[in-house]
Amino acid sequence: MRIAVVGTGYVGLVTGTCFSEVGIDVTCIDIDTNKIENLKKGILPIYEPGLEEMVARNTQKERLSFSTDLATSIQGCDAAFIAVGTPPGEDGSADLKYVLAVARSIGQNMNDYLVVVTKSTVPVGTANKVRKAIEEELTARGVDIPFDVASNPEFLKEGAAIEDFLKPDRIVVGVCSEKAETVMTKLYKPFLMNGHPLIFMDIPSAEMTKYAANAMLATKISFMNDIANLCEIMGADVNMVRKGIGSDARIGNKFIYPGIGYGGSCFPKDVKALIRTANENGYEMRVLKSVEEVNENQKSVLFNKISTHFSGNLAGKTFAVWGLSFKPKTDDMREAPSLVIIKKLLEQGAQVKAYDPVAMEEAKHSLGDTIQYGKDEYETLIDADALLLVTEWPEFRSPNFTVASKLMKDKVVFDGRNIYDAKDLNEKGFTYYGIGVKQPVEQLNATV
Ligand SMILES: NC(=O)C1=CN([C@@H]2O[C@H](COP(=O)(O)OP(=O)(O)OC[C@H]3O[C@@H](n4cnc5c(N)ncnc54)[C@H](O)[C@@H]3O)[C@@H](O)[C@H]2O)C=CC1
Ligand SMILES: O=C(O)[C@H]1O[C@H](OP(=O)(O)OP(=O)(O)OC[C@H]2O[C@@H](n3ccc(=O)[nH]c3=O)[C@H](O)[C@@H]2O)[C@H](O)[C@@H](O)[C@@H]1O
Repeated sequence: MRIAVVGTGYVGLVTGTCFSEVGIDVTCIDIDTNKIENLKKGILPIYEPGLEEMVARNTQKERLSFSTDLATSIQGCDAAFIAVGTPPGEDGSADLKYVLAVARSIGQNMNDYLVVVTKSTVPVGTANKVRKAIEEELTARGVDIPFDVASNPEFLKEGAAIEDFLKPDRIVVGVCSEKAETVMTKLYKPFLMNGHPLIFMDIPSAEMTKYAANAMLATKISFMNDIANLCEIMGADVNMVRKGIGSDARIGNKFIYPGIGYGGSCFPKDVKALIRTANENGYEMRVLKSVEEVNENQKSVLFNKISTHFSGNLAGKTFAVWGLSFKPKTDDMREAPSLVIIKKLLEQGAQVKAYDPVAMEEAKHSLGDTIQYGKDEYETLIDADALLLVTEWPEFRSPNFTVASKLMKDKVVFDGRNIYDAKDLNEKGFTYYGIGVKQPVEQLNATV
C-alpha cells in the first residue's frame, strides 16, 4: 500500500515513519522546505526517543521519503493523511485554515480514488468541510474523481509516541463508506496483531472521541491538583491519597499525578476548543470550564510557595530550574508551565539558571538570554538560593543531594512534581516543598 502524510510535525512524522516501519510506502510532505531538506539528510525537526533511528532505517529501505511536492506525492496513494496543526484561534476555537488548505491542495491535484483522512485534532463537522473543499476544487477543474473522507484521530503522547503508535490502546476511525473502511482496515492490520482494537464509527463520533479523551485526561489532572491543594490545607498527603484511590480499578492509577498544571500543545487547546464548540451550539461545558480555571491557578502554586518562603523578597535571589519542556522526553515547549514560573520569578527581579536535557535550544526561542543555561543540572546549583524541580526527567530523579548541598547557597527544594522524598531531604538538611505533600514534622518544627 502507499500513503501520503501531509504535515511533518510531532504527529505526521511519527505516523508516516511508523506506517513505513510496517512495510507501507510513505511520503511525508511539508510546506516547510527547510524541514524537508533536513529530513532528507536525516536531521529531525523534533526530539522523540527512537524516532531518528526509525526514520534512518526506513529511508534507507526506500519505504519512507520526504517531499514538499504534494501534487506528485499523492499520485498512486490509497490514502492521504492530513496531520497539520490546528492551533487555537483568538476565541479558543480550533483554527482549520491549515487543514482546509491541504484539502484544497488535494482537490487540485488528485487524479484517482483516494481516502482523505483527517489525523489532526478537529471539531465535529470538519470532515464535511474537508469534503466540501475537495469537491469545490474538483468542480473547478471540471473533473469527477471519486474520493472518501475519514476521521482517524491520534492518541499518541509525546516522549512515548512510537510505542503509542505501534502498540495503541485502540485505533478510532470514522468512515462513511465501505470502500474507505476496507482501505483503513488494510492499513491498520499490521498494528492489530496484539489484539489492539480497531473501532469503526461514524465520522462525527470519531471527531468527538478525540476531544472527549483529552478533556477527560485533563479533568483527572485538574481534579487531582484540586485535591492536592486541599490536602495541603487539611494536613493530608496527596501521594498517599493518590495511591489510595488509584488502586481502585474504576479510578485507575494513571493521570492522577498532581503537579504544576498540565501543559503541552494539546490539553490546553483542546479543552478550550471543546468549551468553544459547546458555546457555539448553545451548551455550557461547566466541568471543563473549572478544569481550565484550576489549571491556570495551578501554574502559580510553585511560585506562591517560593514567594512565601522568601517572604516576598525575590529580587537578587538565584533559582536553579531543572527541566523546561512541558513533560519529560520531549523538546516541546508549547504551553510549558516552566515558562509561567520563570516569567514570574524574573518579574520579581530574581535570576534563573536552568538546565534541560534536550529542550534548551527550543526554550531559547521564548526565553532568549533572560535566563542562564547550565551545562548540566549541577552547574545550575552553584550559589543558588533554591532548586525548582519543574520537569521530571529521569536524570533528575535521584540526584546527589550531598553534592547539591555543597554547591547551593541555601538548601531549599521546591518540587513541582513530587518526585523527591520530603523526609530524606529534610534529613540531609534541606527544606522541602512539594505539591499537596505533608511536610516532615522536623521541618514544621523548624519553621515554627
Ligand atoms: N503533538 C501531539 O502530541 C499530538 C497532536 N495531535 C494533533 O495533531 C495535529 C498536528 O499536531 P503537531 O504534529 O503537534 O503539529 P506541528 O506543529 O508539530 O506540525 C504541523 C506541521 O504541518 C506543517 N504544515 C502546515 N501547513 C501545511 C500545508 N499546507 N502543507 C503541508 N504541511 C503543512 C507545518 O509546517 C508543520 O511541520 C494537531 O491537530 C494536534 O492537535 C494529536 C495527537 C498528539
Ligand atoms: O492530543 C494530544 O496531543 C495528546 O495529548 C496528550 O499527550 P501529551 O500532551 O503529549 O502529554 P501527556 O503525557 O498527556 O501530558 C500532558 C500534560 O499533563 C501533565 N500531567 C500528566 C499526567 C499526570 O498525571 N499529571 C500531569 O500533570 C504533564 O506533565 C503534561 O504537562 C495525551 O496524553 C495524548 O493521548 C494525546 O494524543
